[in-house]
Amino acid sequence: MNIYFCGSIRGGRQDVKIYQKIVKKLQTYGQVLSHDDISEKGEGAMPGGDEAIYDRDMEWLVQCDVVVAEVTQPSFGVGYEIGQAMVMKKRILCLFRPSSGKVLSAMIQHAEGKLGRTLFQVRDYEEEDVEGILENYFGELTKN
Ligand SMILES: O=c1[nH]c(=O)n([C@H]2C[C@H](O)[C@@H](COP(=O)(O)O)O2)cc1CO
Repeated sequence: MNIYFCGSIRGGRQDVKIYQKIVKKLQTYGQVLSHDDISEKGEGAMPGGDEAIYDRDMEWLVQCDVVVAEVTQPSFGVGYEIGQAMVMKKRILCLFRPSSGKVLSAMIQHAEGKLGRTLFQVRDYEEEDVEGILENYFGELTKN
């Protein structure tokens, strides 16, 4: 299974430790298509710059079976990737931490009701529960 992971980069890297925890767990379910651990500026040193990043990520989205997005820290890039993945009819799991004090965008929160839970789910979580949430999600997925 190919899993595309989305997490904020230029939107702010304060949750990077949680992203690493999620990616580590996702690697037990398949190949995780994601950028390497990078700074808030993004992959500045990547040959081809931002265009190459865009092309690679869109290709990874096409190739993936599931998209997992950590959406607590708002990010234009993550929102864009989720929108593109919706158009591609990918299965999408969004993970949000209410304890951050943030309020999730209505455009993400309510996509579930529009697309149905098979294709789109938003799960509220606390950091210590994230592995269990992924176990449930991928357990259900492999049953279908
Ligand atoms: O350097 C990068 N590499 C990269 O893969 N991305 C993609 C993957 C992330 O899920 C998303 C983050 O977007 P943003 O940088 O707007 O927070 O965009 C984004 C950047 C920088 O915008």
